[in-house]
Amino acid sequence: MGTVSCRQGQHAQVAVPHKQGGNIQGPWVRGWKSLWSGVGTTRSGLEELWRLREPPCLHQELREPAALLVEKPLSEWPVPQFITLFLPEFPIRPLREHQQLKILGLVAKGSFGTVFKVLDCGRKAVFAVKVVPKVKVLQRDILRQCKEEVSIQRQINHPFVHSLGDSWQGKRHLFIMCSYCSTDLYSIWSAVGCFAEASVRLFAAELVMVLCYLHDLGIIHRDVKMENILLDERGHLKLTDFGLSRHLSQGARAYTICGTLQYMAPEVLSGGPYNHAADWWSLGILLFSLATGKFPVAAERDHVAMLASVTHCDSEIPASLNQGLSLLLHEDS
Ligand SMILES: Nc1ncnc2c1ncn2[C@@H]1O[C@H](COP(=O)(O)OP(=O)(O)OP(=O)(O)O)[C@@H](O)[C@H]1O
Repeated sequence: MGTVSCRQGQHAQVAVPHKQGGNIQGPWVRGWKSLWSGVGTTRSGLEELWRLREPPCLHQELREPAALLVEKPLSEWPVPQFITLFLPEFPIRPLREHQQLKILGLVAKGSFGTVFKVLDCGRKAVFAVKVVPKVKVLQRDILRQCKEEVSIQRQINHPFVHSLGDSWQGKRHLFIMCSYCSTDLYSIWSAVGCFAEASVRLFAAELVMVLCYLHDLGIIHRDVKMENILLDERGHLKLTDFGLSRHLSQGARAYTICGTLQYMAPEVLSGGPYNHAADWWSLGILLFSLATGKFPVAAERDHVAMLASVTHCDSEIPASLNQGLSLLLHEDS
């Protein structure tokens, strides 16, 4: 059996103020402060910036002055191992003035990194940057996974996949930059309860296309869930977070138990062997939840299996999803 690298379902992680407003306290704040002490902002300055006594909501804009997302330049030679380990996926990028990134707010704290909304002052455009402490990567033995995340995202070019903008390393952190999306499927689902059938069909069609595309490239995502599906300004889906993804060639099997518990296929939970079909199971869970407003209980697993098999039909878009597709094409024309 492979190693256990399992992410808890975020719905159960009430201690992490993931996408909710409210108090930012306790261990989360300590983590947040230590991250910032590493990126060159003093704790007291940060406390002042964020007014921790009146905690801000997530996705909330920072009040002026905005902090800069910069680390000390890396100029040593020979290059220490703490840097070479992360090459070439995370190059050393001296930040020129026009490239400076201003932090506009905190988006979310994931299990590996903290995501910030930033303004690229040079390009005058807003992006999301995931900041991952190098020490955490090494302590948790996820170096290979981190590099794979970036190389997979660099390889992908699909309208419904969140592609990589840039990646680089500072002295103590790795940075992964993407375009910024203001909301994700989980936030909307939490607010509306469940979606109308036509919307579920449309979302299903978009996700089927994405999974077929990834699987044709030999990539298994392994963490398909609402939190990892962002929405662009036109309401189209963008699959993100390739942190658990890996290349799996035709006929190969994986054994690592990983993903998010509620979405894990039975064969993943039991330690494998499993293949790309595990992503279809997660999609089945996701569609069930979007349509019903709740996660399936054990007795409803047949429905999930049915949804998974309807969506999974050898890279062809199932007829039942055609309505969603035509809606999509009509909207785009
Ligand atoms: N480009 C973006 N725009 C807006 N929000 C984003 C963006 N990228 C990530 N997020 C938000 O940040 C959250 C955490 O990001 P991500 O999943 O990449 O981090 P992680 O450390 O791998 O966490 P997780 O525990 O969710 O797997 C996402 O669930 C999403 O809500």
